[in-house]
Amino acid sequence: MIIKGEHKRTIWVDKNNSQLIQTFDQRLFPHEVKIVDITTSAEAGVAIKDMIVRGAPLIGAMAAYGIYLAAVEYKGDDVLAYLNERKDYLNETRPTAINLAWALNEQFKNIDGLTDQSEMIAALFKGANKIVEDDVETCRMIGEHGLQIIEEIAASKPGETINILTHCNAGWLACIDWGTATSPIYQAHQKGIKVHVWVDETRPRSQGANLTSFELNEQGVPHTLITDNTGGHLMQHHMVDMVIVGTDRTTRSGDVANKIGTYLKALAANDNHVPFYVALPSSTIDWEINDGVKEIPIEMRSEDEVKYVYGKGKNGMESVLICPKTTPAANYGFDVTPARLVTGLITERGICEASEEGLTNQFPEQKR
Ligand SMILES: CSC[C@@H](O)[C@@H](O)C(=O)COP(=O)(O)O
Repeated sequence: MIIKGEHKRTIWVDKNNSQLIQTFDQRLFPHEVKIVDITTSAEAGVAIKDMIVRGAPLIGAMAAYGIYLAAVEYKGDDVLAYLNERKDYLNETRPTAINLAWALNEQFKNIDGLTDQSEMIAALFKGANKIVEDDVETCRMIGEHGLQIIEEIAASKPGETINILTHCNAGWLACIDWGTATSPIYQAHQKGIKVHVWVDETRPRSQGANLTSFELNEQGVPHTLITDNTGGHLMQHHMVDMVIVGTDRTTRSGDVANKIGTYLKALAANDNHVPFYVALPSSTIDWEINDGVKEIPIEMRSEDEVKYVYGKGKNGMESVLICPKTTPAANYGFDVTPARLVTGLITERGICEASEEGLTNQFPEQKR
């Protein structure tokens, strides 16, 4: 996708140094485009934990490079023990997005049976690059399938603009390129279909305001930023044709964990008969669990993210306190939308019902 006229991805290997991984500091968008160097597994972990990178697929890619860098940095004689320790460390950086554990497991499959450290390094490097390349193609395919839904809506109201609401950032900044929820939107826009996006600001970290608005702006897609509580009102007034969001973990039964506030959007969509779609790569499906509300771990983050608003002031990036300093705050990072509220799941293989039957028909290799 585009930043300042140039095609970019969110993570890449330096052309002259295969041990230098680079990414953007997403905490600074849209005010500053700053590149961050990642050269150790610890730096990869900090990048995920501190949300320099965020979004389920990108977190997975960073973890994949993190375990590769762990193999590079190790100087002792039990590299596998060290990799297992770094795997646990990386796995604990953020609990909800399953792509993190998925990417690390993929990487361990790549070194299965290897004992030589240099062979492991080569296999992990290749494996991380593959995760990145596959994600680009997966997101492109999600866009192709999701485009059909937008085209159907466009056919039902010829010449009119299609209004799409999204929550958080499930755009290319959350992935490697294209995004999940935004990929159908970008493909529709490129095809000349008139789309307009309602962008939920997404308190407390403002991923909608900071990142989705930034992306759509760079891409030239018409959009309007709204507060998180506006969606229900817009839906009641027929100002939303569809909702598309991403997900951090989707259960075998089709329950969907996504950024806090997604569930309320799904309830409002259901009440107003607005289709509610979730776009995801298959790496986001947790085939081991069924009941999302009971079984998906929900990240709790710092109270300060709720109590302070972070943005660009006269003196650069600053935080402003918006409540009494002693007021306690609770900061749940994600919520779970039950499958019954999801109109359909858009994956790289097509559109399916949010149910075990729907998912296992699309991914027959996962049938029990
Ligand atoms: C394609 S990304 C899907 C999700 O990761 C996205 O919607 C989201 O909730 C991101 O949360 P974040 O806390 O910014 O990592």
